[in-house]
Amino acid sequence: MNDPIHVYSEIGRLKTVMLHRPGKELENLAPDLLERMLIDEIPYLKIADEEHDQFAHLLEEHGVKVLYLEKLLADSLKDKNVRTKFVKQLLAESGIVGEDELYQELVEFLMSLSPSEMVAQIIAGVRKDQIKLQHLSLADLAEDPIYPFYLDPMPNVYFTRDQQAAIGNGMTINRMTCRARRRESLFMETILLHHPLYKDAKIPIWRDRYQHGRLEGGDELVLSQDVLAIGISQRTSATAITQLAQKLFRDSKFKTVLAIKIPHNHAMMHLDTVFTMINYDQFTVHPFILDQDHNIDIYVLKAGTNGLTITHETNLTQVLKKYLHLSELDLIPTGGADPVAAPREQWNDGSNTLAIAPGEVITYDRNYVSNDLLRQHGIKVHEIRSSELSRGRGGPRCMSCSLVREDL
Ligand SMILES: NC(=O)NCCC[C@H](N)C(=O)O
Repeated sequence: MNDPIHVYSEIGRLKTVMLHRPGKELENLAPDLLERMLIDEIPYLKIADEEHDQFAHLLEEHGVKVLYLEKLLADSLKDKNVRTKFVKQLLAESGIVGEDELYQELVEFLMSLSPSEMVAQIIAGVRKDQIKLQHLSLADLAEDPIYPFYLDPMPNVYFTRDQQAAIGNGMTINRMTCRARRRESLFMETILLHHPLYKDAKIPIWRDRYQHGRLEGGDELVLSQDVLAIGISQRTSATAITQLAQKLFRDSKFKTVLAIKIPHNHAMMHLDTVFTMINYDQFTVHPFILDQDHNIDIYVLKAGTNGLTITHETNLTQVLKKYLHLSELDLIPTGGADPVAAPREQWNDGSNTLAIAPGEVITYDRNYVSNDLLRQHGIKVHEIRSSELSRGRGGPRCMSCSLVREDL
């Protein structure tokens, strides 16, 4: 198990995780930007960082090696040629193309910084008043003169679950759905190509960020060494799931993909906002994703002789029992299925647990109804403070990218 990427379950003891400690990008938010930036409120950075540090320390206390995305990226950008190429691609993906004065000044400004300052600056965004131009462009003069940024902030980077995902010994580097997040996956692509820990490790890329079809890590759940669950959601398309399944069935030992269709809305943007695995036979589930008869659309993908076979199923309990070979199953409803507590706690990521070992999870303290229920079901629950982090609409699983887990 010396692979730098090794994830064959959602619940095997977590050994290595990648986080991002929120930075100035959270202070570069203004009310007018929030909807486009996919953030519902402006977190108070000082407290968000205290909460995030508590999360990281808790992980470390439980033997998890915590790597920071920003450090891995800065260490990947030590070579000046790599840095130049990265900056140019980032500018192109930010819509700044051509060789005009703005482009030149931004390249010069970013290249004048150390790699770690540059990474922090790019995530924070570059404000117009940081760049002095001799001549304002037509866009600056006429289009949106009061818009404050040349490079938009990236306030969602702390949800490191989504830009990429580890599956087995490989990764998906995701083509993300919304413009506000699309540049984020360039970071992991750069890390895998240039970081000393990863560049020679021949890590399979199951799907890269240039393929057609949208995929985000919050929808990618590794249920066992040969079964994945993937949300068909606001953020992940059926096309991407099909391509990923084909690739995995061809080149890995994964044999089954359970494509679970969830509602398309901001509160439930990914499968892990409504469903997480917490033990061999225990899961959290937001009761509102099931219909009156407790059904949900599940498409079971398997390799067939002439391509994929697709079977439609609707009973979540039966499907999980069948494909995970379980005799019993415990679906624990978020907020105890109470008509008010369930949606309130799901909104604050009460369904979004991070398993650090079978039956042992990290959750937000504010979801006390769900946390009490988890304990009643025998789960060991570690709570972290959550006043500010939760304002970004993601919980402990969303805020962590599992890179290595012990096998079950
Ligand atoms: N896996 C997750 O559910 N991640 C949460 C992402 C929240 C972020 N504000 C977003 O809308 O993308």
